[in-house]
Amino acid sequence: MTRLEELLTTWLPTQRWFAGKGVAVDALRIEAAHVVVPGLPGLRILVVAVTQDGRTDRYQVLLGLRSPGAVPDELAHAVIGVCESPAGLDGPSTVAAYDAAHDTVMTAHLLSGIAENRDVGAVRFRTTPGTGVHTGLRSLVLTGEQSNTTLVYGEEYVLKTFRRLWPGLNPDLELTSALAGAGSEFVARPHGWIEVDVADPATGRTTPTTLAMLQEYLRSATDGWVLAATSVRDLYASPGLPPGEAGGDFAGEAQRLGAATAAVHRDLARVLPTDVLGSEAQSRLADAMTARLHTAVAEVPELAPHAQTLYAAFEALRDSHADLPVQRVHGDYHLGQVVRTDSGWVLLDFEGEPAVPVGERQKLSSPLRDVAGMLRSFDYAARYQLVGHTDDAALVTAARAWAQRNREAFCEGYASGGGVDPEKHQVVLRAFEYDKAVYEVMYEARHRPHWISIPLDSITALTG
Ligand SMILES: Nc1ncnc2c1ncn2[C@@H]1O[C@H](COP(=O)(O)OP(=O)(O)O)[C@@H](O)[C@H]1O
Ligand SMILES: O=P(O)(O)O[C@H]1O[C@H](CO)[C@@H](O[C@H]2O[C@H](CO)[C@@H](O)[C@H](O)[C@H]2O)[C@H](O)[C@H]1O
Repeated sequence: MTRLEELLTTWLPTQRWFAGKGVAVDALRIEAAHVVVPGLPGLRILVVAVTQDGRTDRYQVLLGLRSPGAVPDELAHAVIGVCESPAGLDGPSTVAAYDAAHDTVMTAHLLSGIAENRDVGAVRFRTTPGTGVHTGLRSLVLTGEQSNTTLVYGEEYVLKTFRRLWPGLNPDLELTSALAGAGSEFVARPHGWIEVDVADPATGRTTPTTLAMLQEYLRSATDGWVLAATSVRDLYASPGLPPGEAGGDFAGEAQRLGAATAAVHRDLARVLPTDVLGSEAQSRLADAMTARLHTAVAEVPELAPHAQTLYAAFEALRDSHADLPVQRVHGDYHLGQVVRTDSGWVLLDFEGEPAVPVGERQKLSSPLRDVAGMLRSFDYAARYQLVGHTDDAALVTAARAWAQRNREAFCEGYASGGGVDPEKHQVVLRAFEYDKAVYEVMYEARHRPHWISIPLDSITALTG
């Protein structure tokens, strides 16, 4: 009879949020199966350890269990398979296992657990102090290019369930709570979280680990990426016009986004630790960028012709002795992480790079790293509609002009909003932009190979 582990070995690599795509799964172990709803239909929160190519990553699976033949049609698409019943379950010898994120009956328990500050076995559901949580709302899974899985409850809350688990407090919860506590108008209010203790292989200790975060749902939100892409499309449809004169100019929004980013950085620096990077620490930063480039060149040989210029930019950072002010930052900043609401820009997803251990992501960094991330995103927005049309000189010129105009507007907004003037820190900014582009090359190679030309073409343009 099929075991659940076998089903998961086939199913996990097909999920958008699975980080180890394209690499064979050597072993899969269910480290913990927390019973949230006993019986059938039932809900387990699984912590699954997946070993690939010598390294082990952990994932969260919200596992629904129903009697085979009792799976409603609307859940058919979420079925993982039929397997032997897990230990401790009274009833049939086999069960249908499915992704419970899609089961509104099961997800209702997650919301009510948070509202009632419940402890269910080892799983702790918590309401953010000072807020209340309404229950009885139906959830819907957001579809999109996500690293995690987000549920929207009614029009009130989003519950972000973290898929790749790293032991520790998730920076998304940590920073969003800190900013909300500081009175920032640029984040969605946190309402609660779910956590469980997970053993940390690095320290041998168990650590409270965030499984999910509940936040205010921003009804009027439009994704920054969608807005920017619409502006680019308008420009492409207006041959010969400069971006400022084509309909849908984005520069005003880019300027306001720069100002919002500076305000968030200011608040983070006010309520969380800050420091200044001395030359040794700066040298380690350059080492880390160089090491990442090394890995990327081995994985994507098309990077090799540009490697010398990229290495030189990281060396320039090492030699700059800039006494870099550092603080907590967003860490994976791009247009898909910001939404425009009717009252202005709101920043989301302070998780940092999901593939990096939490301890690393909590390290202080230069706010210019976020600035570089957003500048790279303007470049992406300008280029992605060119994929397959890079021989159209007029479109390529328009793309460049759009990215340049919005880059300048964002930097101007950032500086006038109280941040440093990014244009006055070229060496540092360039190193961060190159480092992000290198990261993107690896990200696209692993997740969206049809888009790898976007960061590769930018690197070609940036390095001349
Ligand atoms: N509080 C919110 N209100 C409205 N939409 C949201 C909210 N949080 C997230 N979203 C939507 O969900 C998308 C993915 O959320 P995000 O936190 O970036 O997840 P991931 O880490 O998986 O990328 C966002 O781009 C946004 O469109
Ligand atoms: O939002 P996530 O935390 O999942 O971030 C990851 O995925 C992003 C893509 O969805 C990726 O961003 C890259 O593509 C964006 C367009 O889709 C572009 O705006 C960004 O500039 C580019 O980096 C991000 O790097 C990755 O960590």
